[in-house]
Amino acid sequence: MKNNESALKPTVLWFTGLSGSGKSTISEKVYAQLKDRGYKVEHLDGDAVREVFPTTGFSKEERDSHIKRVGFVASLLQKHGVFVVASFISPYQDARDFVRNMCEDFTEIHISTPLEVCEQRDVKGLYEQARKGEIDNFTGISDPYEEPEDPELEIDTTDITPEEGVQMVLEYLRNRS
Ligand SMILES: Nc1ncnc2c1ncn2[C@@H]1O[C@H](COP(=O)(O)OS(=O)(=O)O)[C@@H](OP(=O)(O)O)[C@H]1O
Ligand SMILES: Nc1ncnc2c1ncn2[C@@H]1O[C@H](COP(=O)(O)OP(=O)(O)O)[C@@H](O)[C@H]1O
Repeated sequence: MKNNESALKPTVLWFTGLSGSGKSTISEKVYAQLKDRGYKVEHLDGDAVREVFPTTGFSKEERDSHIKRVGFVASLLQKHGVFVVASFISPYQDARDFVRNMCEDFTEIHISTPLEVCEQRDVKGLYEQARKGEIDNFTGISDPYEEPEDPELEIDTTDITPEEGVQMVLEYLRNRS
Protein backbone atom coordinates (compact mmCIF):
# COMPACT_ATOMS: atom_id res chain seq x y z
CA MET A 1 0.00 0.00 0.00
CA LYS A 2 1.05 3.61 -0.58
CA ASN A 3 3.66 5.11 1.77
CA ASN A 4 4.00 1.75 3.55
CA GLU A 5 0.78 2.49 5.46
CA SER A 6 -0.72 -0.58 7.06
CA ALA A 7 -3.59 -2.15 5.17
CA LEU A 8 -7.03 -0.69 5.71
CA LYS A 9 -9.81 -3.14 6.50
CA PRO A 10 -12.51 -3.19 3.82
CA THR A 11 -15.87 -1.90 4.95
CA VAL A 12 -19.10 -0.55 3.52
CA LEU A 13 -18.70 3.22 3.75
CA TRP A 14 -22.33 4.31 3.83
CA PHE A 15 -22.76 8.05 3.19
CA THR A 16 -26.17 9.35 4.24
CA GLY A 17 -27.45 12.92 4.21
CA LEU A 18 -29.66 15.46 2.50
CA SER A 19 -29.50 16.23 -1.21
CA GLY A 20 -26.64 18.69 -1.71
CA SER A 21 -24.99 17.83 1.60
CA GLY A 22 -21.82 16.62 -0.16
CA LYS A 23 -22.25 12.83 -0.25
CA SER A 24 -21.32 12.41 -3.93
CA THR A 25 -18.46 14.92 -3.86
CA ILE A 26 -16.73 13.33 -0.86
CA SER A 27 -17.53 9.73 -1.72
CA GLU A 28 -16.18 10.05 -5.28
CA LYS A 29 -12.90 11.37 -3.90
CA VAL A 30 -12.71 8.64 -1.23
CA TYR A 31 -13.33 6.08 -3.99
CA ALA A 32 -10.49 7.56 -6.08
CA GLN A 33 -8.11 7.62 -3.09
CA LEU A 34 -8.77 3.98 -2.21
CA LYS A 35 -8.40 2.89 -5.84
CA ASP A 36 -5.17 4.85 -6.14
CA ARG A 37 -3.86 3.02 -3.06
CA GLY A 38 -4.49 -0.32 -4.76
CA TYR A 39 -7.65 -1.42 -2.95
CA LYS A 40 -10.53 -3.23 -4.63
CA VAL A 41 -13.34 -0.69 -4.40
CA GLU A 42 -16.81 -0.12 -5.87
CA HIS A 43 -18.97 2.99 -5.79
CA LEU A 44 -22.77 2.78 -5.55
CA ASP A 45 -24.55 6.14 -5.87
CA GLY A 46 -28.26 6.93 -5.64
CA ASP A 47 -28.49 8.85 -8.90
CA ALA A 48 -26.51 6.20 -10.82
CA VAL A 49 -28.61 3.30 -9.51
CA ARG A 50 -31.81 5.23 -10.19
CA GLU A 51 -30.70 5.86 -13.78
CA VAL A 52 -30.60 2.08 -14.29
CA PHE A 53 -33.95 1.59 -12.49
CA PRO A 54 -35.89 4.76 -13.40
CA THR A 55 -39.22 3.51 -12.09
CA THR A 56 -38.02 3.64 -8.48
CA GLY A 57 -39.92 6.47 -6.80
CA PHE A 58 -39.54 8.31 -3.50
CA SER A 59 -42.28 6.90 -1.26
CA LYS A 60 -41.01 5.30 1.97
CA GLU A 61 -41.74 1.84 0.55
CA GLU A 62 -39.83 2.50 -2.68
CA ARG A 63 -36.88 4.13 -0.92
CA ASP A 64 -36.71 1.25 1.58
CA SER A 65 -36.71 -1.45 -1.14
CA HIS A 66 -34.08 0.47 -3.12
CA ILE A 67 -31.84 0.85 -0.05
CA LYS A 68 -32.23 -2.77 1.01
CA ARG A 69 -31.38 -4.00 -2.52
CA VAL A 70 -28.25 -1.89 -2.86
CA GLY A 71 -27.32 -2.71 0.73
CA PHE A 72 -27.52 -6.41 -0.10
CA VAL A 73 -25.18 -5.95 -3.06
CA ALA A 74 -22.83 -3.88 -0.88
CA SER A 75 -22.76 -6.61 1.77
CA LEU A 76 -21.80 -9.27 -0.81
CA LEU A 77 -19.01 -7.14 -2.27
CA GLN A 78 -17.60 -6.35 1.18
CA LYS A 79 -17.74 -10.01 2.18
CA HIS A 80 -15.39 -10.67 -0.73
CA GLY A 81 -12.87 -8.07 0.40
CA VAL A 82 -14.07 -5.11 -1.64
CA PHE A 83 -14.38 -1.62 -0.17
CA VAL A 84 -17.84 -0.26 -0.96
CA VAL A 85 -18.46 3.45 -1.13
CA ALA A 86 -22.23 3.96 -1.06
CA SER A 87 -23.91 7.37 -1.29
CA PHE A 88 -27.65 7.46 -0.80
CA ILE A 89 -29.91 9.93 1.00
CA SER A 90 -31.27 6.84 2.82
CA PRO A 91 -33.48 8.95 5.09
CA TYR A 92 -34.92 6.18 7.28
CA GLN A 93 -33.15 4.75 10.30
CA ASP A 94 -34.82 1.34 10.02
CA ALA A 95 -33.61 0.81 6.43
CA ARG A 96 -30.08 1.93 7.34
CA ASP A 97 -30.11 -0.45 10.33
CA PHE A 98 -31.32 -3.25 8.06
CA VAL A 99 -28.25 -2.71 5.86
CA ARG A 100 -25.95 -2.39 8.88
CA ASN A 101 -27.15 -5.73 10.22
CA MET A 102 -26.69 -7.40 6.84
CA CYS A 103 -23.08 -6.22 6.42
CA GLU A 104 -20.12 -7.87 8.13
CA ASP A 105 -18.45 -4.46 8.34
CA PHE A 106 -20.47 -1.26 8.08
CA THR A 107 -19.40 2.35 8.57
CA GLU A 108 -22.18 4.91 8.66
CA ILE A 109 -21.03 8.40 7.69
CA HIS A 110 -23.58 11.12 8.29
CA ILE A 111 -22.96 14.09 6.02
CA SER A 112 -24.75 16.42 8.39
CA THR A 113 -24.67 19.67 6.40
CA PRO A 114 -27.81 21.57 7.53
CA LEU A 115 -30.83 21.94 5.28
CA GLU A 116 -30.35 25.74 4.97
CA VAL A 117 -26.86 25.23 3.50
CA CYS A 118 -27.99 22.44 1.16
CA GLU A 119 -30.89 24.59 0.02
CA GLN A 120 -28.66 27.58 -0.57
CA ARG A 121 -26.29 25.43 -2.66
CA ASP A 122 -29.24 23.96 -4.58
CA VAL A 123 -26.79 22.17 -6.89
CA LYS A 124 -29.52 20.74 -9.13
CA GLY A 125 -32.25 23.36 -8.63
CA LEU A 126 -34.40 20.71 -6.95
CA TYR A 127 -35.00 22.61 -3.69
CA GLU A 128 -36.46 25.54 -5.62
CA GLN A 129 -38.77 23.16 -7.48
CA ALA A 130 -39.71 21.40 -4.23
CA ARG A 131 -40.54 24.72 -2.53
CA LYS A 132 -42.80 25.57 -5.47
CA GLY A 133 -44.53 22.21 -4.98
CA GLU A 134 -43.27 20.87 -8.30
CA ILE A 135 -41.62 17.78 -6.71
CA ASP A 136 -43.43 15.57 -4.21
CA ASN A 137 -41.85 13.80 -1.26
CA PHE A 138 -38.71 15.91 -1.38
CA THR A 139 -36.38 15.03 1.51
CA GLY A 140 -36.09 17.88 4.01
CA ILE A 141 -38.98 19.85 2.47
CA SER A 142 -41.98 17.58 2.14
CA ASP A 143 -40.49 14.28 3.31
CA PRO A 144 -38.56 13.35 6.46
CA TYR A 145 -34.87 12.83 7.04
CA GLU A 146 -34.21 10.80 10.18
CA GLU A 147 -30.82 11.79 11.56
CA PRO A 148 -28.55 8.78 12.24
CA GLU A 149 -28.71 7.79 15.91
CA ASP A 150 -25.14 6.56 16.29
CA PRO A 151 -23.04 7.06 13.14
CA GLU A 152 -19.36 6.09 13.10
CA LEU A 153 -18.55 9.48 11.62
CA GLU A 154 -20.30 12.81 11.17
CA ILE A 155 -19.13 15.44 8.71
CA ASP A 156 -20.71 18.88 8.32
CA THR A 157 -19.38 20.31 5.06
CA THR A 158 -20.55 23.89 5.68
CA ASP A 159 -17.12 25.30 6.48
CA ILE A 160 -14.68 22.71 5.18
CA THR A 161 -13.29 21.80 1.78
CA PRO A 162 -14.14 18.48 0.10
CA GLU A 163 -10.50 17.43 0.61
CA GLU A 164 -10.81 18.01 4.35
CA GLY A 165 -13.91 15.83 4.36
CA VAL A 166 -12.00 13.09 2.53
CA GLN A 167 -9.16 13.30 5.06
CA MET A 168 -11.64 12.81 7.92
CA VAL A 169 -12.83 9.58 6.31
CA LEU A 170 -9.31 8.29 5.61
CA GLU A 171 -8.19 9.16 9.14
CA TYR A 172 -11.15 7.26 10.54
CA LEU A 173 -10.19 4.21 8.43
CA ARG A 174 -6.55 4.40 9.53
CA ASN A 175 -7.43 4.73 13.22
CA ARG A 176 -9.76 1.76 13.27
CA SER A 177 -7.37 -0.55 11.35
N1 LIG B 1 -38.31 13.63 -3.95
C1 LIG B 1 -36.98 13.52 -3.92
N2 LIG B 1 -36.34 13.45 -2.72
C2 LIG B 1 -35.00 13.35 -2.69
N3 LIG B 1 -34.20 13.30 -3.79
C3 LIG B 1 -34.79 13.36 -5.00
C4 LIG B 1 -36.20 13.48 -5.12
N4 LIG B 1 -36.51 13.53 -6.44
C5 LIG B 1 -35.37 13.42 -7.12
N5 LIG B 1 -34.32 13.31 -6.27
C6 LIG B 1 -32.92 13.07 -6.70
O1 LIG B 1 -32.65 11.72 -6.32
C7 LIG B 1 -31.42 11.62 -5.62
C8 LIG B 1 -31.57 10.77 -4.35
O2 LIG B 1 -31.59 9.42 -4.66
P1 LIG B 1 -31.27 8.35 -3.53
O3 LIG B 1 -31.38 7.03 -4.18
O4 LIG B 1 -29.98 8.69 -2.87
O5 LIG B 1 -32.48 8.58 -2.50
S1 LIG B 1 -32.99 7.57 -1.36
O6 LIG B 1 -31.81 7.02 -0.68
O7 LIG B 1 -33.79 6.52 -1.98
O8 LIG B 1 -33.80 8.38 -0.44
C9 LIG B 1 -31.03 13.02 -5.21
O9 LIG B 1 -29.65 13.09 -5.46
P2 LIG B 1 -28.60 13.75 -4.46
O10 LIG B 1 -28.79 15.21 -4.63
O11 LIG B 1 -27.27 13.28 -4.99
O12 LIG B 1 -28.84 13.28 -3.05
C10 LIG B 1 -31.86 13.95 -6.09
O13 LIG B 1 -31.09 14.40 -7.16
N1 LIG C 1 -16.61 20.20 2.09
C1 LIG C 1 -17.43 19.90 1.07
N2 LIG C 1 -17.70 18.60 0.82
C2 LIG C 1 -18.54 18.26 -0.19
N3 LIG C 1 -19.15 19.15 -1.01
C3 LIG C 1 -18.91 20.46 -0.80
C4 LIG C 1 -18.06 20.90 0.26
N4 LIG C 1 -18.00 22.24 0.25
C5 LIG C 1 -18.79 22.63 -0.77
N5 LIG C 1 -19.34 21.57 -1.41
C6 LIG C 1 -20.24 21.65 -2.58
O1 LIG C 1 -21.53 21.17 -2.18
C7 LIG C 1 -22.15 20.47 -3.26
C8 LIG C 1 -22.50 19.08 -2.79
O2 LIG C 1 -23.16 18.41 -3.83
P1 LIG C 1 -23.18 16.82 -3.95
O3 LIG C 1 -21.85 16.25 -3.61
O4 LIG C 1 -23.78 16.49 -5.26
O5 LIG C 1 -24.19 16.45 -2.75
P2 LIG C 1 -25.12 15.17 -2.58
O6 LIG C 1 -24.46 14.03 -3.30
O7 LIG C 1 -25.20 14.97 -1.10
O8 LIG C 1 -26.43 15.54 -3.19
C9 LIG C 1 -21.16 20.49 -4.43
O9 LIG C 1 -21.46 21.56 -5.29
C10 LIG C 1 -19.82 20.74 -3.73
O10 LIG C 1 -18.89 21.39 -4.56
